[in-house]
This record gives sequence, C-alpha cells and structure tokens, in this order.
Amino acid sequence: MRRGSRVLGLWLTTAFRATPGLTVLMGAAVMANAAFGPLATLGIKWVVDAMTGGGDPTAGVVLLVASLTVTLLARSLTTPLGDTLAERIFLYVERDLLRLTTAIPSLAHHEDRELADRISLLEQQRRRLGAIWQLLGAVSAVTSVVTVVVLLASVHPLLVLLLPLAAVVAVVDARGKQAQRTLINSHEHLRRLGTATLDTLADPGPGLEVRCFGLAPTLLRVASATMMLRYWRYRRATLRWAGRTALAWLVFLLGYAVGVVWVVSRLLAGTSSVGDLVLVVLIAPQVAATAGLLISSSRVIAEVWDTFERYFWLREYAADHSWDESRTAPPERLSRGIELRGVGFDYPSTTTNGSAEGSRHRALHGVDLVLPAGSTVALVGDNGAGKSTLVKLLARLYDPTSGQVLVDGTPLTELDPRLWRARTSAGFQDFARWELTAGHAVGVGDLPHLDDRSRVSAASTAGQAQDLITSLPQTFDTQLGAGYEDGVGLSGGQWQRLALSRAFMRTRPLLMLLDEPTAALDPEAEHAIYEQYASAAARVAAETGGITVLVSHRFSTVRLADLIVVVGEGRVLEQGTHAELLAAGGRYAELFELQAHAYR
Ligand SMILES: Nc1ncnc2c1ncn2[C@@H]1O[C@H](COP(=O)(O)OP(=O)(O)OP(=O)(O)O)[C@@H](O)[C@H]1O
Repeated sequence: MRRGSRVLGLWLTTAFRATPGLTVLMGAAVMANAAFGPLATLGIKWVVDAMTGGGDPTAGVVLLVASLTVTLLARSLTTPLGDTLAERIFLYVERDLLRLTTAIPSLAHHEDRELADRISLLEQQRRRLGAIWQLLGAVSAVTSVVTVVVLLASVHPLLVLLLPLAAVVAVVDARGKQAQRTLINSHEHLRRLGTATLDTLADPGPGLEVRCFGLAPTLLRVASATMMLRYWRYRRATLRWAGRTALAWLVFLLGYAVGVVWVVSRLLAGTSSVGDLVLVVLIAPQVAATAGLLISSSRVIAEVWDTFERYFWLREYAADHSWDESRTAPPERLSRGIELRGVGFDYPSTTTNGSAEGSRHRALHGVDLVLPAGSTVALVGDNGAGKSTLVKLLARLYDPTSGQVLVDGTPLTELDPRLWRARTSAGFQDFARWELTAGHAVGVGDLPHLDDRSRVSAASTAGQAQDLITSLPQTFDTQLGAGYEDGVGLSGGQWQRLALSRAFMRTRPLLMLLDEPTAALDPEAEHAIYEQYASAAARVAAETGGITVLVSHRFSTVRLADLIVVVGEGRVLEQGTHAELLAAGGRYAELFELQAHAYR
C-alpha cells in the first residue's frame, strides 16, 4: 500500500517535474471534458420536457450550448496538449533513466538475468512513462461516471444498474490484459535472446564468422523459433482475452435494451416523461463511452503502472547500490599496498546447472594475496582461472562476495568508487572503439585532460599510437569510424593502440590494470609497449607507490614482473619471482617450459 502510494506519487511528480504548467493545463482540459460531456444530454432532456410540457426551454438551451462549448474546446486541446506533454515527459524520463543506470558503479545489473530483464523492459516501455494523461483519463472517467449516475438516477434509481454491467466489461477486459502483460514479462528472456541472435546477424563485427562458418540459416532458425514460441503464447492469451471481453459486452447490451424497454413502458403508463426516454436513449452512448473510458484507462493505467513500478524499482535500486556510504578518499600515495584477504566471488547471473535453483558458480575462492606498493604484479593461469575477475574486483566493478580488498589497510568498500577509479588506469582486452576524433579517442582516458594536447600526445607515444595518428589526414583531429563522411576506418590492432594510449592518460594512478591489452598487436609493437609500461610503472611506483597489475599469457613479458601470481580454478596456486617459481618446479615452471619449448 505504502509502496503503491509512492509509485503513484512518482507518476504524478514525474509530469510536474518535467513540465508543471502543461500538466495543470492538461488536467483542466481533461476534467472539463469529462464533467460537461454528459451535461449536454441533461440540457436536451430539459428542452424536450419544456417543449412537450409547455414550459420555458431557455435553461435547457443555455446548459446545452455551455456544455457543448466547453467540451468542444477541451477536446480540441487534449490531443495536442497530451502529445506535447508526453514528448516532454519522455525526454525527461529518458535522461533520468540513463542518469540512473550510469550512476550505478557496479556492473551487476547488466549481468544478473532478472535485473537485466527488468531494465530491458523498462527501456522498451519508457515511452509509457509520458502517459500522464492516461492517469487524468482515469480521473475524468470517474467524473463521467458520477455525472452519468446522477442523470440515470434522476429518471429512476434502478437504471444505475447499467453501470455495474459496464464495469463488468471493464474488469474482464483488464484481467485479460493483465494475463497478457504477465506473459510478456515472463517471456522477456526469450525476446532478448531472439533479438540478440538477430543483432548478431546484422552486426558487421561477427559478420565475418557468420559468413565463413555459414551460420546465418541456423541463427535465423534459432531466432525465429525463439520469437515464435513467445508469439504463440502471446496469441493464445490475446484471443482468450478478446473472446471474454466480447461476451461481457453482449451482456451489457442486453441489460441496456431491457432498460430502454422498461422506460418506454413507464412512458406508456405515464410515470416517465418523453424527456426521460430521450435522456436514457441518448445516455446509452455515454454509458458505453464511460465504460470504454473505464476499460481503456484501467488497461492503460495497469500498463503504465507496471512501467512506473519498474521505474520506481530502478530509482530504489540505483539509490541502494550507489555506494554512497563509501566516502573515504583514496590515499595520495600507497605506502603498504593492496591486500586481498579471503576474497571469494560469485558472478551474479551464474549457477552451476544454469537454473535459478542451482548453486552459484564460484569464480574466486578465499584468495589471500598481497600486492606490495610500487610493484609490478603479473597474473598468469589457464583460461577461466579467475585472472580478469581479480582485476575487476581491484577496479571495484564488483564487491567480493566474501572477504575483502584492503588499500593500505582501508577496505576498498570504504573508498569512494569514483575517486578510486580516478586513480586507476586500465587497458583491457575487450576495449571500446570510440568513434570520436583520434585525439579525443585517447583523451577520454582522463576526461579532465581531454583537450590537453601535450598530455594526449605523450599518452599516444607511450601507447605506440603516435605513428598511426600522424599518418591520419588531420592527425589528432581526424574523425574515426568508417560510418562518418570523413571518418577513417581502423584495423583491430590500430584501435587497440588507441585503447592502450588511453591507459597512459592518467599520470598519477595508484593502480594500473592491464588485462591482456596487447592481444591484437604485432610482437614488435607489443615489445615496445611493455618497455613503455615498465618505464611508466617505474615512474608511477616512485611517484605514488602505484601498483601495476598485468594479465598476460606471454611469459617473455610476465618474467619481468616483481611478483608473479599463478591463478587456477579461482585460487592462488603459487607466487614468487620468475626465478623462485622456476626453481619450485610447479605449475609456472610447467607452463613456462611449454611456451619456451614451442618457441625453440
Ligand atoms: N560476466 C561473467 N558472468 C558470469 N561468469 C563469468 C563472467 N566472467 C567470467 N565468468 C566466469 O568466471 C570464471 C573466471 O573467469 P575470468 O574471466 O576471471 O578468467 P580468466 O582467468 O581471466 O580467463 P582468460 O584467460 O580466458 O581471460 C570463469 O569460470 C568464467 O566462466
């Protein structure tokens, strides 16, 4: 109940926050239309009664003209006002949704299936959030109901029974729609799967593999089977809904016919006037219209309510997951380093058997590890060992499920995530391809210095992108991306050089994370990059006690690290320097020997 009133409050205040003046004007127009519409029928009754009874028709004429004037004016306003209002609210909400999702510092909401479904539904239905006038429509339906009840009761109270019949139609209709909505919501994962499969076909990225492996017909079959499964269930629910509503309408029309026949018999018996009969006959479309209004507004309201509930949920989720309680600023420089103490982690979406009931899959188990200040630490291990997961926990893209990460003794969960990330530099294997100017594609690595040309140039040199940028037609000012008129398309390795340069934009990081950032580079470029890393790491270590964490499968690079950590199945298997680990003859020695053998 309390939640319901808060959702309603959000609905009302959203329109007011977006555009108060328009909202009030729209409310007045809708209400005037609802109240004055049925009064015109009363005016006609008064005129007919005056004419047949020899009275003065002036009052009836005045009521009729006044009602028609107000309703026509109000009606001519509601559509343009409603459209403008909806557009304004939509723009407001669109910005708010992006603000909310981008303000959540963790990645969990993208990866937990239930959360991702909710957000995806909200994004699809966000236009509904502009439908304030549907709420006003409901208020106006109630106003119409009151007016129609008063008019019918003025002829005979029994005639008011026509309205409950109309209400039955509304209820049957709303329940049918509710069943359809529940079905849509519970099948969102099928829609997402189908759309993602189709997107894969349309996307030029995977296009190469799709063609080489002849995957298109199979992917199309999978996508359409997924979509069709959802469609058949949707169709069955819709047909059932339509059939039940038609039946309810038949019952209403039967009741209405009985009512009219009854008033005719009262007229013949002299207990009702001709005006009464005219009123009952004319009010029929209004009872039907009121019922229709009730139906459509209850239906739309239920839909909009659903969407507002999701909007409300997202606002609460964003507020609960904003990590606002983490307010401590990171230290200016690291003196001890970063310690992982009993760190365990489960990804939000994963279960061992793929079902919601299955136990969660552990990516890390009780990791104890010290990354000394000023050191370069290499993480090695098999695919899926947990290296990238460790890197993500260090960047605080997630919080550990158990244990904690300590930065110079302070839990990372207490550090302000924005300030911590501002002191973190990162280069990832899955880098972004920013289709900006070349200078900005590097500069976004440190937004406050986006246009600092000397900083951007130095970062480009360190990231081995300087030659690439000078070869571009307008060097740093060249638009990237073949889709633009003067845009330049780049190769995978060239994009990666820009991504690497971004990692060098921040000059005083406490933590530099390099998660296989050179996979697309030729060996010469990779060698040069690691020399740059080594000198950047040495400078950072001297200036801030910063730590460089490097994930790599190439032992020629790994062996240079101060500390090598071998990760396997989510645990630290062994750690030490290259020489120590070789002497120990464990997993590292085995992997090193394998790679050295392959190169011999
Ligand atoms: N986003 C995710 N959602 C669910 N599970 C994930 C996700 N990312 C990784 N995992 C799982 O967590 C485990 C550790 O993965 P991680 O990416 O840390 O391995 P890695 O050592 O970096 O592997 P690689 O060398 O292949 O990059 C794997 O079993 C993987 O399936």
